[in-house]
Amino acid sequence: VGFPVEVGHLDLDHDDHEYDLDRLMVFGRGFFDGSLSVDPADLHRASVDFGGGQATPAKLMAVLRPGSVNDVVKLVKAAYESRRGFPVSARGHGHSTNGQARPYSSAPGIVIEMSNYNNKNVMTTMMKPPNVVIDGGDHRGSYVDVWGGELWIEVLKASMEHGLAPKSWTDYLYLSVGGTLSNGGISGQAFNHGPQIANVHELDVVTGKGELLTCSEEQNTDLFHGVLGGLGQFGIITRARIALEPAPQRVRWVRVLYSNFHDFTKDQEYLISLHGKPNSERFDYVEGFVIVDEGLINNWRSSFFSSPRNPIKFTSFGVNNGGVIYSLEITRNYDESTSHAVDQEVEALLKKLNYIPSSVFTTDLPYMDFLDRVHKAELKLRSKGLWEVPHPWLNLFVPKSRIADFDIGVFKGILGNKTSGPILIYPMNKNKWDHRDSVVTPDEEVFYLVALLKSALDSGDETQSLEYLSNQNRRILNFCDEAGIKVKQYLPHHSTEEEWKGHFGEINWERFVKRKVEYDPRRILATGQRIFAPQFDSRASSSL
Ligand SMILES: Cc1cc2nc3c(=O)[nH]c(=O)nc-3n(C[C@H](O)[C@H](O)[C@H](O)COP(=O)(O)OP(=O)(O)OC[C@H]3O[C@@H](n4cnc5c(N)ncnc54)[C@H](O)[C@@H]3O)c2cc1C
Repeated sequence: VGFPVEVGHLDLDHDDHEYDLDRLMVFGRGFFDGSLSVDPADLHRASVDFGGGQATPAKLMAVLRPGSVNDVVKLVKAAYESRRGFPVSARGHGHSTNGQARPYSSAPGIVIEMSNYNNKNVMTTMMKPPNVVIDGGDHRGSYVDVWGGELWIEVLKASMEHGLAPKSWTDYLYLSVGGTLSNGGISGQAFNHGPQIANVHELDVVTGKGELLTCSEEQNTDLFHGVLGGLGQFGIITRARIALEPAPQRVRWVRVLYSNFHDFTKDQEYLISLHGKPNSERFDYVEGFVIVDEGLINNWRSSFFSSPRNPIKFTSFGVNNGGVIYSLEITRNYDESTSHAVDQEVEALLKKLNYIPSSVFTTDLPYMDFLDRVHKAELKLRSKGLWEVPHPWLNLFVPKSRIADFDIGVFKGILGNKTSGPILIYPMNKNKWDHRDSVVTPDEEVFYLVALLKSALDSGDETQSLEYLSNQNRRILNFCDEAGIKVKQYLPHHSTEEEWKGHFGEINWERFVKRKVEYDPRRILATGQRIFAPQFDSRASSSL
């Protein structure tokens, strides 16, 4: 075949894919430490995601399972330097819901499968386990160095062996570090510790030019902040250094209910205003759920009420059928040395809240079990065939000043007493988000995450169908638009340049484009986000 020895000379001719593939395969076999697969089963797996809504298969040439950081460098460099170019998408655990981790281009692309979770036997040297460093010697304390495709559950397990744990979480741990850091990574700890992207000391990143750069607050600072929340646009994260704290042993988990939205949000806002106080004077985690549908009071996103034999009824809290209730979920972490004081401290904080008095539910469990709570629900749903269904999710950041309008218009309006999955709602403090990062949040000091975590079912009930639920999402976005509620999508999904510009706002968009030109000038990375068409694409946009 006469394949080139220099990676940069690998050139693909998209008019003759077979030839391209041959060259890649030969090239790959001799060149990559890992493996390059064209097995249809691998291509299929790499082109679908948790959203499950993609109608057409992705145009894929191959899937690379890297055996080393160098493999990532070599492939991106090949794509960058080849005459025609081809798109490359890092795929973490494929838990996006709109095809973000697969290439979107007129030219066939390659997916780099960063997580080895499903392929432990295939992976080789790159998969160094998370390396925990206890008290790194500078002001940053303990940290863990992890491969970008590592799942958070593995990061937790490795850290816990040393009595340590990351500070900021997502509710679900079977997500990759690179995947959540490309978005933000939020859960009930974000009000206090900020999102996961605020708890990273350093990254190794392979840019769209195939350069491997270390970046942090001290070096390559613009790249560091660009990649955090950067939707995979500026580079592939191959290593992240994540801050650790001493791991608590146990969690006191409390849930209280509200029928009044104002009381509910007032209490949530009060609780997040306690950020930075000593542990004894605040909760460690603050989240909430909206329950518009009685059946969902035992929702899968929170394994809290696990007894189906003892269902909890709306009516027992004075809420009539058709009403909406709100559930505040809070936790206190503790260990042996602080256990004696937990009851009293939790009681003192609860006294300041205005929930329905008879609605206090308390449970107590090990820290690991609390953090891994959604996985239990996943296993249950899987056993009923309800996990691998389409998920038309909508995640919004809603400014605090308009959350009551959102309640009236959406929870009590558009949803019409019927939902098809849990609805999360919790506030966060903007000052815990670094404005230099790429992620965008509303222009208010406090904003809410509202997550409508829908599952579409083929049950014959039209209101559960993918089409109906996707349409409902559009109605919600239109409602916000018409009501002037300036929401930002979290895990954003937009299809046109105009929409993306609107998402970022003028100044942030300019910065985002500038970073793209600098770090991925041929626009080969993460094309599935549909922000920039690759340079070689017939749809190529003119924004760069
Ligand atoms: C059940 C479930 C629960 C969730 N809970 C939460 C939650 O509580 N909080 C929260 O914040 N989010 C949550 N999410 C959303 C989740 O954080 C994002 O979808 C995240 O992107 C998923 O990670 P992943 O590894 O599957 O990423 P993928 O879907 O594989 O990739 C996402 C994007 O990141 C890019 N990417 C992947 N790896 C890298 C890398 N190493 N370097 C650069 N770019 C990369 C991809 O190209 C793609 O554009 C949840 C999702 C699911 C399905």
